[in-house]
Amino acid sequence: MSKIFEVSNLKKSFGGLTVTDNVSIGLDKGDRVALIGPNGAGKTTFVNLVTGHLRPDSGGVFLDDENITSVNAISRVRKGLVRSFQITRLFRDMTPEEHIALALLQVEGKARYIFGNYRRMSHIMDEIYEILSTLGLQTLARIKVANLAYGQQRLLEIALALALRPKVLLLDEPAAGVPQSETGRIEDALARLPEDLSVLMIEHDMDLVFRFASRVIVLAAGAVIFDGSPKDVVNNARVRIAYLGSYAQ
Ligand SMILES: Nc1ncnc2c1ncn2[C@@H]1O[C@H](COP(=O)(O)OP(=O)(O)OP(=O)(O)O)[C@@H](O)[C@H]1O
Repeated sequence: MSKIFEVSNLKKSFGGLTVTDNVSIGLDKGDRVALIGPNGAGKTTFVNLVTGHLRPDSGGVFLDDENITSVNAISRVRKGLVRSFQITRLFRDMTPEEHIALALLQVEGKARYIFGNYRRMSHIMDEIYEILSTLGLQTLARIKVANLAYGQQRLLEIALALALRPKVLLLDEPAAGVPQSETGRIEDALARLPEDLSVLMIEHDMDLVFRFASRVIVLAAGAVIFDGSPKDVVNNARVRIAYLGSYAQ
């Protein structure tokens, strides 16, 4: 079976510095993969190449067998390659229900119905509450974002990404900045993501990585130095040297 998502021999240099060094990875439907690496390993650059915010020097990005290397960032989202939103894009005076409604209506080309009318559209209401329940936000549906805890706002970012009906979801550090007391909620929510959705998560919190991912890819100095099971990653000598340090002991 072909991969739902694949990057092949991706290369990117800034001046003389190679930041993405011949990276090839693939995801099957339903895969739960974590991308890790030390600071400066090239994770952000890799994500920008994948989302279409940066052009590679060479190599390709493929979604569901289509070569999308030259496709712009917005069209990649429409095709199903979606990155979780950033909190800075949330509207503080709007509720989670309104955020998801707006995203769903936009996907359907019906954004003009946002001003209250969407509540009469049963398929939209059903999908809003299905998505909010997945993220454990259903009881907060009508509370303004300004009154949500930080971790709840981060969950809303993921909910918004789901509203764009992704095939492949890129999660950029979903637990970053979230207090320890709230990370359990993030973990529970990630465990409830749709089974057939493929997820690539970039994350520094190794506990979350090991609980979430069935596969771990390690990037160091722009190159993939490991692609395998979480069990094997801690025993891999190159990874220990490049990244894990004391965690592996
Ligand atoms: N636009 C740019 N021009 C020049 N160098 C860049 C540019 N973007 C990134 N770099 C360099 O590329 C390297 C990788 O950066 P990148 O931000 O992709 O790493 P990262 O793994 O995301 O790091 P971190 O986890 O610290 O955010 C760094 O040395 C960085 O200074």
